[in-house]
Amino acid sequence: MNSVSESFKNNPLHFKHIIPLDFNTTLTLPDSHTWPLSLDPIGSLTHVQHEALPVIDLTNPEAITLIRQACEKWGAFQVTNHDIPVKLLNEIEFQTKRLFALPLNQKLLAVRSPEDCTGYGLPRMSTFFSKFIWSEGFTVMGSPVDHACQLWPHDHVNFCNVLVEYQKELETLTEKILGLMFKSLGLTQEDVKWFKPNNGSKPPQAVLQLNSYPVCPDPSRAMGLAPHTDSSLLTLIYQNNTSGLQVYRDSLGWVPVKPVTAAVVVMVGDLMHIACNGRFKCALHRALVNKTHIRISIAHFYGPPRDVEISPCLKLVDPDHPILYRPVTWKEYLDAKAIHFNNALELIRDKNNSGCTHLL
Ligand SMILES: C=C1C[C@]23C[C@H]1CC[C@H]2[C@@]12CCC[C@@](C)(C(=O)O1)[C@H]2[C@@H]3C(=O)O
Ligand SMILES: O=C(O)CCC(=O)C(=O)O
Ligand SMILES: [Fe+2]
Repeated sequence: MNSVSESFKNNPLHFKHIIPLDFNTTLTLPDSHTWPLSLDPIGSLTHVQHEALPVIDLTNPEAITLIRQACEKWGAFQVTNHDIPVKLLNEIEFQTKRLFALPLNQKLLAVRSPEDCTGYGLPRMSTFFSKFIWSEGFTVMGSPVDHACQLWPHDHVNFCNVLVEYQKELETLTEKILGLMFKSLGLTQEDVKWFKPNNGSKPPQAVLQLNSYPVCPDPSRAMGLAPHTDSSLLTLIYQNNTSGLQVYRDSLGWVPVKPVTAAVVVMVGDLMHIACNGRFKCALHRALVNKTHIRISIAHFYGPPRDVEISPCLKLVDPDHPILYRPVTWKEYLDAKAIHFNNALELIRDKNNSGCTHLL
């Protein structure tokens, strides 16, 4: 069993946090889905923003430097010229829309079971909030074929082929970008021995999450996906041409991630933040919804192989940068996230460096 399945098995969810509302027949925002505005003001600064998430052309000779700057400042960026065929991006968008356009009772044929991580349902974070989010998801690990057969007993082949091809391409792109990130910090293969693209005996673990944000009768009081960081090393997101994704910056507030045709959004995950001893931020992000357009996104979460401990790279530890985190496996981290959600990272803090050493 891999780390993600094992963690989900140990932390089962209640059905009410798995089965979404029938969005198609809900014409007014129910109280159960109404978020208090005062708790979470919607991007009050967004109209005066002068800074946007960097868009980096991977063929630019300066790409490595730009990636480092983006990771230090934002913990996220967009990439273009990434070599994923545009045809494949269009196909995955088409298949995602096709899936979520099915009637709810048909989507429920592939519903996630409480201890399982794959299939149809609400994102896992739903359990942490008293209000429900306005989105639905379909999670895939390894082969999509079992759940696809439940949805389309006689017509699942195209869906599966597109997803499998997408998983393969995204894994390659993630490894390329991770390689550039390590290089940008002056790290060699020797410094990050656990990261062995292609020739590793233990395979990396990846999860594909198709997200749909249906049109919403009252978008200013609904939440598509609540603020969170991802537990992965790196997440790559492809979004359709509909805004909604936002990244948080301390000095700026919520900054929209403008859809750029055929670009892929890169989010530094918690494990990468740990591996580089905090040099790269892990981006806090959320998704909002709108009244007129369905928004879809496809998120590819890439994590280390099973049982591999991620710890801050010693080359990035010095008197000015004391060690911030203790070693952790993806399984351990997902377990912590399943219980403590956005506080999980704080729990991995190295106890000898609680930030109070100057008082001792
Ligand atoms: C590999 C992953 C990453 C998961 C758990 C598991 C499968 C689904 C992912 C998400 C997707 C939606 C946001 C998030 C916060 C959630 O609730 O479910 C993610 C979570 C994480 O990054 O922790
Ligand atoms: O919909 C999006 O753009 C964001 C998706 C996301 O953050 C996630 O699935 O973790
Ligand atoms: Fe995310």
